[in-house]
Amino acid sequence: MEVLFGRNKKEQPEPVRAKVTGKIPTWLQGTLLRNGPGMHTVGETSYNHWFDGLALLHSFTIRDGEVYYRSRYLRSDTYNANMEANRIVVSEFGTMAYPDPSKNILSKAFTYLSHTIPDFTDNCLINFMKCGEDFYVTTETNYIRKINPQTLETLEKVDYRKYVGINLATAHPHYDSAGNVLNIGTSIVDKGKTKYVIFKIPAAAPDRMKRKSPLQHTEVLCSIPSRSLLSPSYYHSFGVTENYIVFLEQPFKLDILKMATAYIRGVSWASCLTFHREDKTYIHIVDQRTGKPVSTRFYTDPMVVFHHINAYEEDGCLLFDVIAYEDSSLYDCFYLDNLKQGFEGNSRIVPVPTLKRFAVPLCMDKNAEVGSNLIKLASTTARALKEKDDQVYCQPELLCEGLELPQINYAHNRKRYRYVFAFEVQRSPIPNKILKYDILTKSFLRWGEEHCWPSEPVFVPTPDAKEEDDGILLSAIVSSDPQKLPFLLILDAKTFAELARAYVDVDMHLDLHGLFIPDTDWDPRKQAPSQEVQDRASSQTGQA
Ligand SMILES: CC1=C(/C=C/C(C)=C/C=C/C(C)=C/C=O)C(C)(C)CCC1
Ligand SMILES: [Fe+2]
Repeated sequence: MEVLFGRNKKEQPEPVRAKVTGKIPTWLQGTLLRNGPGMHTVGETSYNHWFDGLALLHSFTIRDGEVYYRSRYLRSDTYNANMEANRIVVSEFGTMAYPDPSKNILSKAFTYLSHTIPDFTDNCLINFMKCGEDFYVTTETNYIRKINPQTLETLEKVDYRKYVGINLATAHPHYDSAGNVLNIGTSIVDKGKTKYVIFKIPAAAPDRMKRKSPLQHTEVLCSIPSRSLLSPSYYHSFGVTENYIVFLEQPFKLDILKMATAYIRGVSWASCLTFHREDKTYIHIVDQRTGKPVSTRFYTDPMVVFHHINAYEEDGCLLFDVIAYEDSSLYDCFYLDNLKQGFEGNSRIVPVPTLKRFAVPLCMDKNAEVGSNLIKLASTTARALKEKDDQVYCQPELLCEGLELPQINYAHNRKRYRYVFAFEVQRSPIPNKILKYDILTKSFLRWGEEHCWPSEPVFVPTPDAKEEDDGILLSAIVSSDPQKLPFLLILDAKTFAELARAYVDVDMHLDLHGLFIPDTDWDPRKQAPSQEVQDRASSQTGQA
């Protein structure tokens, strides 16, 4: 547990050349960026939850069969304030922190008043976002941080609120074929009009010559009022099809009143999240062409979804695949005390993730009888049952169980697709495996090795890809055996044959999400690493 989750990781800002075994395909040239928590203790203070840890970015640059690794802590305002104070002074998901612990209750109450609309953290530890030519790291607050994807250095802090009225946003934006970013956020402070806001950031600012950021051209596509003004739903991702957006208003909710008093009560933001098992999950479908939500009220049973996998349209229906849980207990598993217990053999029951396919009709047959199934597709057993008052109850098809951190060939996002690449979730706390799930044949391919803890597998297509799985998978593997170095694993995505490993003698952390940037996407002036850097890296490997 200490090695994997607890101990602070050492950053490696200078590139290190990896020891490659096997053969890296020559077409594979680019950089895999990954993000996740790397530090859970500052001075004498420790975070409570794994999602609280300070963001540690790492990258694998693959060039001409060689791999160069680096890692750097995000120099967020949060990181800098913590380092300066030598203790945790900024609140995170599972840890409430106080800038001045010597304050008495009255002055705490006073500070609380100025925290009613709290200034959230900019510790962007979850994912990356490409926005025009720029790269950002993301979390779920109103802040993103621009980074240099080559050196992993921290650049400007960006407050979404300057461009769109939101206090929270997902760390999982989508991209359309033109590279425009689509995302969704929650507005909780607009005079009690709590709403979800779907917004678009253009790939390039129209007035690019003036060197303006595309963020300045952010447009609101649609706003959906929250069903409850004081408790909007929590969500971690959403789905997009060619013409629509899928947003689940799930019964896992943020209690705004609890949030407003959390600081004075000394409890974390996480404690303001509640799963309401008596509630339903509402399915919102927004037409991107008109910016209007589809008027039919679709709903399903209570569930908690963190990751949408894909969504697409087929014969007048919209299908979407998600990884669903029966409740919100997944987030409890990630308290560091619980992770520790898991490793001492007292494993709490790990909730089962289930891949569910939902189908909703895009045109309602007004004459359909109450009780009839509106889905006539041969490809799915998912049903949408018409009820009175224009409501439709959606019953999903259960595809499989036991996978998380799903990835697809993103060229098939919004389209009919067949393969899910993911991380296998087992009930016992032994290292998990990487999976390929074939939705058509319902079969699996697996990769796993003793003591090896894989990260989310990222798919990179071959340049001349014809089939959906023509490509490779990249996964950073951390070892719980101190004798074994961490490595980048390169698998053939079609067969799961191992093509290569790139071992690095560094203190690698377990992470969350990543992004592969092919060299063809770089501005040639920013190509990395330079010959000089490569020389420096090789002399370092020589010393190691
Ligand atoms: C700081 C903060 C939040 C942070 C949430 C985080 C950091 C969630 C991470 C989720 C992950 C990593 C899920 C993986 O499946 C909230 C609750 C939005 C509310 C306000 C303040
Ligand atoms: Fe995620």
